[in-house]
Amino acid sequence: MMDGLPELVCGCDGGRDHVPLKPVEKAVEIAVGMVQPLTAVEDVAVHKARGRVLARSLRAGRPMPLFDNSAMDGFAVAFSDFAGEGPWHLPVAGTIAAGAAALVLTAGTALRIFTGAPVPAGSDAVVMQEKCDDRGDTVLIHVRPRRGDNIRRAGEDIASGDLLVSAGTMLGGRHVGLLAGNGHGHIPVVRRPRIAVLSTGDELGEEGASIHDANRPMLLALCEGLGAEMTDLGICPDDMDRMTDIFLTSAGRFDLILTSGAASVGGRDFVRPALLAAGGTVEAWRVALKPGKPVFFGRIAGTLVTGLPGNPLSAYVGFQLFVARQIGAMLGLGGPSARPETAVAGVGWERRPGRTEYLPGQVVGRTESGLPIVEPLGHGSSAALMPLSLGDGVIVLAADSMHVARGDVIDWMPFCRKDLSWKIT
Ligand SMILES: Nc1nc2c(c(=O)[nH]1)N[C@H]1C(S)=C(S)[C@@H](COP(=O)(O)OP(=O)(O)OC[C@H]3O[C@@H](n4cnc5c(N)ncnc54)[C@H](O)[C@@H]3O)O[C@H]1N2
Ligand code: MOO
Repeated sequence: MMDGLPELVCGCDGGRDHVPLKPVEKAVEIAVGMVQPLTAVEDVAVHKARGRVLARSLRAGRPMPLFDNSAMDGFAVAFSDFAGEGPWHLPVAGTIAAGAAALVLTAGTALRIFTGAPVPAGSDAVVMQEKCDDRGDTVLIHVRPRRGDNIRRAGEDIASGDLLVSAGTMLGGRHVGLLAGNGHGHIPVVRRPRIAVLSTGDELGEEGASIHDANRPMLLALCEGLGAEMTDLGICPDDMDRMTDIFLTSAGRFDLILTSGAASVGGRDFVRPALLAAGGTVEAWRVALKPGKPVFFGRIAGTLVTGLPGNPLSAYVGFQLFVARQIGAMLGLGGPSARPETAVAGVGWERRPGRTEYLPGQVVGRTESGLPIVEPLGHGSSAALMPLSLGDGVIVLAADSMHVARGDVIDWMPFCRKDLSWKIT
């Protein structure tokens, strides 16, 4: 409770005697606006670059293909040898394999050629093997080729100097292939965000404690999934001095410190007070979000501090809405946030308006037009991760909505489930 503050009325369930809850969009704006994009660059081997953000635009050092080459296994021929009526019978003067030096085609002959091999000077078409009778020393060709058949011309995909990948691209395997294929062995990427994670609470522990620590492993895993370099600061007991010391010794060492728990209004909710005592600032606290209301955004000596609530589902939603976007902003990834997809409610229910709600849900069927029909899972506890774990995604409800009717079109953020194809690019 913040003594001395006048009663503020904000139309949400922030309660009496309290700072009003910020709308989710405003809170995202504040959280992301506090981020300074990382400027340090490091070189990595191209095969290690998936998930990293390219720091400088990279151009083609050479054309692709580098030389005229065959698109098929077959015979390199000269169009001028196909006068009159076919079939045409030509002696085979040799073989060119991929990686071999380019040969010269003598008029009136053919050269056996394999896919990717350099097209010999004097040849202007490759006839694919299936259209020939290969007789060893000679070849019988039934159909007159057209000039240029089955020849991949030098530079037809990429000219020397063409832009390959722009700065600021989060690299996928497809970019890695393109860059490696063009001879980029090492590439400049934005350094990884350095993030420290800690949990708070006397009740937490690994073995023998009354509550297993769910949030710290979950947040470490989520941040690592976005390419951050993680430091595990362990569990801080409910002790304001210990928490203040942690802020004092960690300030400036990380881009972001992520705490969970002790963010709300109880007597033991000491994380914000400790941050202030250590010389930090709190830019915003409490959001019209369910779950995740007590989240706060602060800073100390150039290190951002995002305080997530202790309830595990609240911590998860806070990570997705705020922390993932802060990490994106550190990496220089601009652009709009992920838009929810559309689904249809399979059941109806009443709700209390005031906070934007993120509710684990499952797909129970499809409408005739193919939209997923979804139903909420669990009983709305922000302490329970089971519905999230079982769910197919998260239902998103606007702060002012009072009920959902069966058949209503609703916002839906689907998770990636079993089918991984096309999900990792
Ligand atoms: N009087 C009020 N009480 C509460 C309010 C409020 O506005 N007024 N807000 C509620 C909301 S909403 C939330 S969310 C919780 C969050 O509070 P805290 O961030 O202070 O979290 P704690 O009290 O430390 O913990 C809450 C709950 O979560 C468990 N927990 C904490 N850390 C972990 C962890 N790492 N792994 C697993 N579980 C964890 C903890 O044991 C508690 O059960 O406050 C409401 N109260
Ligand atoms: O907002 Mo709390 O995060 O409802 O549980």
